[in-house]
Amino acid sequence: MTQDEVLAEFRDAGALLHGHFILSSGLRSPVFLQKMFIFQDPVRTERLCRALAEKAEAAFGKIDYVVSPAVGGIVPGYETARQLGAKAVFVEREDGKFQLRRGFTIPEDAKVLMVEDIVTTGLSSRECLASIAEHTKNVVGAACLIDRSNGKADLGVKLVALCKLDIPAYPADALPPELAALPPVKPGSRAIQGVKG
Ligand SMILES: O=P(O)(O)OC[C@H]1O[C@H](OP(=O)(O)OP(=O)(O)O)[C@H](O)[C@@H]1O
Ligand SMILES: O=C(O)c1cc(=O)[nH]c(=O)[nH]1
Ligand SMILES: [Mg+2]
Repeated sequence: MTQDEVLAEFRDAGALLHGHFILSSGLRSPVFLQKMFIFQDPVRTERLCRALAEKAEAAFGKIDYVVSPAVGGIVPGYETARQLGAKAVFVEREDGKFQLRRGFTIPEDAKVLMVEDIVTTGLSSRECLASIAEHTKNVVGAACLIDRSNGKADLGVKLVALCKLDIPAYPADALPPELAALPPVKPGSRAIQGVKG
């Protein structure tokens, strides 16, 4: 799948939004990829995750377990795992920290891939990887549908992205005037101090 084909899936799903968005990292951006508009369509999700699974397997070899950060990572983690013939588990926040809950375990000898939906600063991915590291050292790498940092985010492991984009993101006190003129909205689930979600 080419970068243009991936972007066309987001465009066709109405998932490529323009406005003033408060991102999970607290940064502000004029563009937001509403991945849930992708994930509400199982056929579209399957197409994207099949391509991601192929790319991840080519980079990392056989994968036994996929671990994803809730909420956004759950659906692509599951579908990518299905394509890989792997198991899918997820970490979710408890007191703000990602934890493996619900009795999920990761076998010691399992080769683990971390699957994220979107990478912006890599913060959620790094937090997810830190949580996985409490259970296993056997992480082969990471994969995501879209890397908005265009390869700049450092996860500490190799990241395979189905599509790399260079989308601007600004600190709240350094907004360009056209962005500052729009009312900000915060679509994600991470709690940000001083911001109503
Ligand atoms: O690379 P980062 O700067 O961490 O940004 C990307 C993260 O932001 C979104 O999650 P969010 O915390 O908004 O919650 P969600 O998964 O529930 O949508 C997205 O799902 C990634 O996990
Ligand atoms: O950085 C984020 O929070 C983020 C960006 C984006 O485009 N989509 C998303 O779901 N989260
Ligand atoms: Mg997320």
